[in-house]
Amino acid sequence: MAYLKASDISIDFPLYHTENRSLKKALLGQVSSRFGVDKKSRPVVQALRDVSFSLKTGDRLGLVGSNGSGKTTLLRTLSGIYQPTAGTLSMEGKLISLLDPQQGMNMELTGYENIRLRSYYLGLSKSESQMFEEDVVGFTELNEFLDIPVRNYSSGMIVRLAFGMATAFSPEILLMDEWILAGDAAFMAKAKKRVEGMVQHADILVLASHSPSILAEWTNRLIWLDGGRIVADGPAMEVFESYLPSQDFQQLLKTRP
Ligand SMILES: Nc1ncnc2c1ncn2[C@@H]1O[C@H](COP(=O)(O)OP(=O)(O)OP(=O)(O)O)[C@@H](O)[C@H]1O
Repeated sequence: MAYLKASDISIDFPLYHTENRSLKKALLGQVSSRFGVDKKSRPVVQALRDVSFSLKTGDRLGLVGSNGSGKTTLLRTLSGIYQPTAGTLSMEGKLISLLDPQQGMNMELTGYENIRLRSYYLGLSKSESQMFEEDVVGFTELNEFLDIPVRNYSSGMIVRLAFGMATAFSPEILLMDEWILAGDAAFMAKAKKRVEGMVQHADILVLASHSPSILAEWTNRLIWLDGGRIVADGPAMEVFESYLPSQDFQQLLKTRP
């Protein structure tokens, strides 16, 4: 059974080049400032503050909030890229993160070479590698483009390949940032089917996005972040009702499948 538990997570980013006393004073003197100081009195941005939640098998969590509210920082913390400044994170289950389309991809190699390289890193047997390649090739529909270096791909084509490789094996915990939305409509329909397949296998999804319609479709729970803190956590439509301007919420209700 997969689970993920964040307890009072805080993340501070050190601010370099703020030795200038008046700048430091200006940053720290603002009301409701995100700026603070660490234990050694060095200026920091307080990217996340006391974030706590737990997820269990079947939970599809969306992260909403304005620019700079902490969504990407939270995803990166859950994926292990950032170490919390305070608090603890515990989880059980194989985790895959789709946070950066070029993550783990060699831009100088062709699509096929990248697929084979990934098989190698995953430690797959010969028959598993073959199945992996067939699955990714079929999913991406990149056809002859798989024979040319990835640096010649469009951003949507890179998304197809990255998403195809990362989701060929069902992870138990899947973390996604909204770059996945760079795909075209036909790709989105396929990607959604693939994610739904994974979630149906009782996995955990965490998705950060600015798109209410995508979140309403893909998630069943929302966390609303503001200034690095959780301001609401609950069923997706309930949180949307408080988060969205009422006109946008009414529109979302109308367009829901
Ligand atoms: N590497 C970093 N160094 C310093 N500060 C950072 C770093 N990454 C993020 N921050 C700060 O942390 C805060 C949260 O940023 P984050 O990127 O997590 O927000 P977000 O909700 O994903 O925003 P957006 O919707 O614009 O993508 C911001 O104030 C940002 O300036």
